[in-house]
Amino acid sequence: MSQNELYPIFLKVSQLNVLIIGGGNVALEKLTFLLKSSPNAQVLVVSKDFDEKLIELTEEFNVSTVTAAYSKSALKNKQIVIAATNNEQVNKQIYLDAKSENILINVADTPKLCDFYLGGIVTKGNIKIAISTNGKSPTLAKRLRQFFEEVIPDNIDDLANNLNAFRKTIKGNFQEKVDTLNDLTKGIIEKK
Ligand SMILES: C[C@@]1(CC(=O)O)C2=NC(=C\c3[nH]c(c(CCC(=O)O)c3CC(=O)O)Cc3[nH]c(c(CC(=O)O)c3CCC(=O)O)/C=C3\N/C(=C\2)[C@@H](CCC(=O)O)[C@]3(C)CC(=O)O)/[C@H]1CCC(=O)O
Ligand SMILES: NC(=O)c1ccc[n+]([C@@H]2O[C@H](COP(=O)([O-])OP(=O)(O)OC[C@H]3O[C@@H](n4cnc5c(N)ncnc54)[C@H](O)[C@@H]3O)[C@@H](O)[C@H]2O)c1
Repeated sequence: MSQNELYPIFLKVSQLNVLIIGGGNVALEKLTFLLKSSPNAQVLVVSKDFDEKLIELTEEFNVSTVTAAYSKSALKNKQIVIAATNNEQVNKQIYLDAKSENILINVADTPKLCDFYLGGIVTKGNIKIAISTNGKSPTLAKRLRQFFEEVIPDNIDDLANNLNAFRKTIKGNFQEKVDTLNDLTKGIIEKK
């Protein structure tokens, strides 16, 4: 069985500069899911023109837009770039420019031109689960996301908050705290 070797990290996109190039369907999908997970993400969208729904989204969130064709200067001060134009040559150029500047790049829907993939994301309060199929099937990533959204109870966040509060009340050194917390929560994974 081949293994997914991607390493997931949870980025504070409210304190990073994200650039999306393109203002069509694909840009809309990527921006929708980025903002669903991270409503305070700092995003700039540069495109020759914009889908009406994308404009609505930018007005609702902290997203700026610039109407322009892509040029390398758009990469200035950006840490993460998503290329979503309908021009393969332009997407390839964005990829090469981003690599030359050491900026993380995702050419939407084009695995071979991605440093990272966007995933299916489930958020329940403080709890977040990110799902990747290693690029094998975005449809499956979506279905798994919907499945976990359904089966994970909304009040899982209460458990996280209660454990956080309880941790502060436990006396002892680090190892004693770890032991107490593990003891308390072992029922979660014990088979009945
Ligand atoms: C998870 C999600 C996140 C997001 O977009 O934020 C996401 N794609 C989503 C939906 C989706 N995208 C597409 C369909 C149509 C059905 C289909 O073709 O399967 C559907 C399903 C639908 O819309 O129903 C088209 C598509 N996408 C990619 C390819 C190329 C290829 O597969 O080779 C093609 C074919 C293009 C073509 O035909 O040319 C590639 C990628 N899409 C990824 C992410 C990365 C892999 C994630 C992973 O590891 O699983 C990766 C590799 C790169 C990237 O873009 O980051 C989001 C679901 C969000 C949610 O619902 O929660
Ligand atoms: N729509 C889909 O569901 C889908 C699925 C799989 C793959 N794709 C592919 O993904 C790409 C994007 O698709 P889409 O549906 O978003 O296209 P689209 O036509 O809706 O949007 C393309 C956007 O790119 C912008 N653009 C074009 N050239 C530009 C440039 N030089 N600088 C800045 N912006 C530029 C356009 O102004 C437009 O806003 C296409 O290559 C398409 O074949 C689309």
